[in-house]
Amino acid sequence: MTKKATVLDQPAIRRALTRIAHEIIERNKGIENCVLVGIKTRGIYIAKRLAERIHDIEGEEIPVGEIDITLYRDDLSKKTEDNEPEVKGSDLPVDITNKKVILIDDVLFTGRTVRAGLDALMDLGRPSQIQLAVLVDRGHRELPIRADFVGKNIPTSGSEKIMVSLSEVDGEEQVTIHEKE
Ligand SMILES: O=P(O)(O)OC[C@H]1O[C@H](OP(=O)(O)OP(=O)(O)O)[C@H](O)[C@@H]1O
Ligand SMILES: O=c1cc[nH]c(=O)[nH]1
Repeated sequence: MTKKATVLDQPAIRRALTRIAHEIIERNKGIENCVLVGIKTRGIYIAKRLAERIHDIEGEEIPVGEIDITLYRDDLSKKTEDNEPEVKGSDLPVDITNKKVILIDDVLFTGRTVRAGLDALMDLGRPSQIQLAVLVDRGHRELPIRADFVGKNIPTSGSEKIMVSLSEVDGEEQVTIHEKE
């Protein structure tokens, strides 16, 4: 995998997440009845950061949960019905029934991970609403799914890959675009 460019650096990621935190508060007229749910590794850390920002802005705690979705497919160019993303587990701090759930992931690509996340949330309760926040939307949707809050839209070709590095997981902070080989 050859690195082509850095599309977000540490200050840009910080600003994007601060903006999304403000947008979540504005859209929901505060954070009453809102719950953040991060998807597996990096979505969880983004959700935690957003909760911190929201606390700084509103002075109130917002519950943060997580769901773990595994992509069985190991080759994004060879997707079949048999290797759809599957939910491995979840850890939600509150009952999401009648709550506004903001689902959070690092990258939105085909939309299949989010679809699995929506299924998981529906199995766990009956949210009054589900919204979606992503750090990067790289296009190429295969399902009618769109994000309500986007850090940055990065148009990509099918042969490229977006890699999100966060300090909590990767020891560095950047979003890079790579050419798959
Ligand atoms: O819209 P989709 O086509 O479902 O792609 C988006 C998903 O792909 C990435 O996960 P990845 O499979 O790279 O796993 P990782 O984040 O754990 O590395 C990313 O974190 C999203 O969850
Ligand atoms: O480019 C991509 C596609 C899916 N998931 C990622 O993290 N990057």
